[in-house]
Amino acid sequence: MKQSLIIALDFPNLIQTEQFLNQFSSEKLAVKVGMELFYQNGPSIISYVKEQGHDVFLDLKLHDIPNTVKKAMTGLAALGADMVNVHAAGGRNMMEAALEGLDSGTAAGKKRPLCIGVTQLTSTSQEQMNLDQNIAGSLEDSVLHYAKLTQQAGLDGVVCSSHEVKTIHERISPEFLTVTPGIRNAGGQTHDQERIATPEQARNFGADAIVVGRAITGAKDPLTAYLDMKAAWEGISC
Ligand SMILES: O=c1ccn([C@@H]2O[C@H](COP(=O)(O)O)[C@@H](O)[C@H]2O)c(=O)[nH]1
Repeated sequence: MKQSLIIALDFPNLIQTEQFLNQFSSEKLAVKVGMELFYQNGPSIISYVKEQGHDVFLDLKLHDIPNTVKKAMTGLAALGADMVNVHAAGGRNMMEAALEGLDSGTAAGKKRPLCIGVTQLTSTSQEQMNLDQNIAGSLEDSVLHYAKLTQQAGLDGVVCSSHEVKTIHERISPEFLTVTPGIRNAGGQTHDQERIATPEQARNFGADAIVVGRAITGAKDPLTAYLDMKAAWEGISC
């Protein structure tokens, strides 16, 4: 899923998902299925999206005791998603267990899904982290801490905001995947996001993939919104 613009399919059901995807005709997409769609539709949404030829990031952000996460990942591995994730705050043992679960659930001869750790949600501000989570220090330090923990556990990368990408690539590895939500067009509505960036900024910071939801799904013309954002992300001037 490197260099992808991943569309967040934040819809309540299959009908709305189909209506949305039908507008993209033969375009091969990278999409994200999150809690809203997965919990209301069930696991069959993953095979549906894969049958349409799209790459899928299953964004369920697992966070539980290691044994529970391991068993859950064994089940998720069988669904055929290309990438899954956990909260890095669950700790190193939990993340190692996630990988064990994925390995045991991946069918022989198939590649295990990429597994990445959520550092600090892009909806979290410096102040919220200090007060609500009672974590002192800078948000960037916390993101870097979680990114290092994620790498030590053997995961493939992290979810972070575009603003932390450069530090993560410099301090951990340029190969360590950085997947960045919180993407908005310049002057676009921020909604509940705190650490936002435009697709151009994300590219300049070196993000490996961007996740875009409402700026595309809520647009009057989602296909045009997608193509414009993709061109900006890829550095193509229209
Ligand atoms: O830190 C995170 C982790 C995940 N997300 C998810 O990405 C999309 C963003 O949607 P927008 O409409 O573009 O804000 C959404 O599905 C989140 O669950 C995130 O935003 N931040």
